[in-house]
Amino acid sequence: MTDPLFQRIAIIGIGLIGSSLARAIAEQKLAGEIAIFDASAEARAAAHELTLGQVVDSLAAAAKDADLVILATPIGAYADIGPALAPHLKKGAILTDVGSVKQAVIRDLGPHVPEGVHFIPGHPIAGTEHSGPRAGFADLFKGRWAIVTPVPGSDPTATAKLQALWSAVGSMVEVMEPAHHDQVLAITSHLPHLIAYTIVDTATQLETSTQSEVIKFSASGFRDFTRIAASDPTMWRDIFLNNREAVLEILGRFTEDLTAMQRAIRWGEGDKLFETFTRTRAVRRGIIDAKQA
Ligand SMILES: NC(=O)c1ccc[n+]([C@@H]2O[C@H](COP(=O)([O-])OP(=O)(O)OC[C@H]3O[C@@H](n4cnc5c(N)ncnc54)[C@H](O)[C@@H]3O)[C@@H](O)[C@H]2O)c1
Ligand SMILES: O=C(O)C(=O)C[C@]1(C(=O)O)C=C[C@@H](O)C=C1
Repeated sequence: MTDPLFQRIAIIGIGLIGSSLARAIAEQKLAGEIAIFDASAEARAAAHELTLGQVVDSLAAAAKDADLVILATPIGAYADIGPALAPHLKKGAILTDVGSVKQAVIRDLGPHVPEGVHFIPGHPIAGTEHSGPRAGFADLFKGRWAIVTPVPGSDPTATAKLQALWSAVGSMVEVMEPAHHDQVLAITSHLPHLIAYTIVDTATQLETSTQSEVIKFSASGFRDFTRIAASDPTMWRDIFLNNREAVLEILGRFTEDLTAMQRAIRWGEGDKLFETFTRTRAVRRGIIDAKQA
């Protein structure tokens, strides 16, 4: 039997992403042991019941002897976790995370990372609107991208080992600059969530009679938005607070384009509407073709 990729992996935060990773790591036999810590006693109890790994009751106990530590909490928690975790990291260990924003993570965690620990942030582009340890599943990362954002001085061997972990759980891996990651995700993930949260909120603020009809007659267009707008409020508050510049930049562009559409409708510019919708239809077909290729 070959040795697992890591002897001991510690997962901090055993929600949707942490528990999916625990399941995938166990399924692919990538760790000798998996240690789990979560700040919530309820999540710890669920992780224990689901036999996701060895559940411990402190950050220190999880990090002890771990050769890979994965942060999978909302990114707003990192500022507290960094200094509390740092003294317990083993020399030579890799510290990574799955947070949806990368520059802020590097800002918050970087200064606490001790000499001799390899800090290599990451982000799986895979998820659902559900949260918590019971929502996770081992196949979540299959066929999805995982982005790895090494920092200056990151050890290439450690980076390759982290890439190997993501590949082993079924992901396609891309190495990216943290600033570029934040710009790309602002348009592909953060802005769509902001639009979904806003449209659902607008609908729920309509008069009571219209509101019930929104629910009753909601066709798939609105329903798709409600799925996205059901995503975890803590996680998404933290994303918008921590990717402020990139989101505001793309929101400015989007607002201009929306105003142009408003104008086209007002002035009956059918050609403009038709041309725009034709271009966007091609984008959707391109995404589907890329998936099937
Ligand atoms: N949900 C998604 O679609 C998705 C996709 C990719 C990346 N992410 C990122 O993954 C991270 C986790 O998201 P999730 O969807 O798994 O969230 P989740 O709410 O399902 O789980 C987060 C867990 O972290 C725990 N936690 C919070 N503060 C903690 C602390 N200080 N110490 C230890 N545990 C703590 C919570 O109790 C919870 O169990 C976030 O940073 C998010 O940006 C989420
Ligand atoms: O599929 C979903 O429900 C998601 O929202 C997943 C999604 C995304 O926007 O694509 C959400 C946040 C992430 O950081 C990565 C993936």
